[in-house]
Amino acid sequence: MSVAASALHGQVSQARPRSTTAAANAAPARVALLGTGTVGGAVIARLSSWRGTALGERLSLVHVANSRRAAVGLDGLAPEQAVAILADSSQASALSDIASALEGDGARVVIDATASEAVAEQHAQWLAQGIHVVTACKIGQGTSLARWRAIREACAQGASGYGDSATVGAGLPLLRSLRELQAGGDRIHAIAGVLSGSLAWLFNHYDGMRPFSALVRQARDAGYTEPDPRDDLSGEDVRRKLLILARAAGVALDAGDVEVSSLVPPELAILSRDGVDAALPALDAPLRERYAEAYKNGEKLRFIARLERHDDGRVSARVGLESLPGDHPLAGGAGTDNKVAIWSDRYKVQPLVIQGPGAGAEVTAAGLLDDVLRLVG
Ligand SMILES: NC(=O)C1=CN([C@@H]2O[C@H](COP(=O)(O)OP(=O)(O)OC[C@H]3O[C@@H](n4cnc5c(N)ncnc54)[C@H](O)[C@@H]3O)[C@@H](O)[C@H]2O)C=CC1
Ligand SMILES: N[C@@H](CC=O)C(=O)O
Repeated sequence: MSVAASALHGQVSQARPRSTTAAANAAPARVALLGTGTVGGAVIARLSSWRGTALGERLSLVHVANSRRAAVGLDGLAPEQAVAILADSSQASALSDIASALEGDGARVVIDATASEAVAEQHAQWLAQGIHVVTACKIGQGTSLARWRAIREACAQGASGYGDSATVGAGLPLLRSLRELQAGGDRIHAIAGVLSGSLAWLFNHYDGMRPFSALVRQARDAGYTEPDPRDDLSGEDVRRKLLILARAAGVALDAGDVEVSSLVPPELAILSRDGVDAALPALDAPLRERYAEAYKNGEKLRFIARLERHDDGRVSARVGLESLPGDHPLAGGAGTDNKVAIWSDRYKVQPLVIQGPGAGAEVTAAGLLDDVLRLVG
């Protein structure tokens, strides 16, 4: 395991105050929004609700794109018209166009509301150019350690900030709490909890009677799952979140250091995305069995992530389905609640516990825009 107890503490978002010229101070921040699906759509709705308010004055939406098209308005697109303008646009979506669309007075921000590897690959380049990146996508910080390091180095190089609150807990104050504890001198000892909003919702609703696959479809239609729900069911989304938390806690784990127990049977894992919906019933029998066993013992199924720093310096990290006593602190919660316990120097015996909705378009969009406002000052 490549665990370095190196100086990984501290917030990634180390933005320099926006430009020092009077003109730039008066100018609204220029924002490019990538992704207009569940989360991106809610960002647009929130920006629309701010029109004519002091918050709305601080941001100018100059670029909106999905995977196919882009719309640019150098003087700012009216958020409430952005979706229609994008639908009519003949401009192809190209990541190489974004830096020039952001040129002008004011801070520059890219909001990543995609699940795209290609977009995540660009984060470091934008940051190195002084463009802040605010992301709901975990691929930037939650996959390889090399990419995570590149993002941190690019923040330092460009004096730019990386807003990552929405990547874990959909904006719950999880990363912020970890960073503040360390800024106050604490070392993080362990983290355990429910980090998936969709899996929380599934196991809060599953009663062993309705097919699990029907609930998965419902969670997907409600906007809680990843675009491909196998990313949730396989534990991959939770692995990414645990890696982001671990790295923020000063533990330089690589993806392979996390032991992951997937819920996805091999016959579902091998399918192309188009075939997934029809094959979801492959989940039903194994989960009915797990549920029946837990029920017999008076226990509840919960998908748990655990990170532990042992006294001898070893670190263990794992994610998977656990059967917990009904009154276990991590078995509580409702809806999409994430529930995360953090042990540190000051919370040695009783952990700090943070709980709240961990998926959903509105909370995630709010978390993204909170980060944007924090970064642009
Ligand atoms: N749904 C939720 O509750 C939460 C989602 N997230 C994250 O938010 C991200 C987006 O999730 P959803 O909105 O649910 O997905 P979605 O599938 O509804 O939307 C994704 C959007 O990204 C666009 N896109 C893909 N490649 C692009 C590219 N190269 N350039 C521009 N746009 C591109 C798609 O066209 C689409 O508009 C994911 O990374 C997810 O992990 C994070 C927290 C909560
Ligand atoms: N699919 C994710 C969405 C938020 O990150 C989840 O279920 O938690």
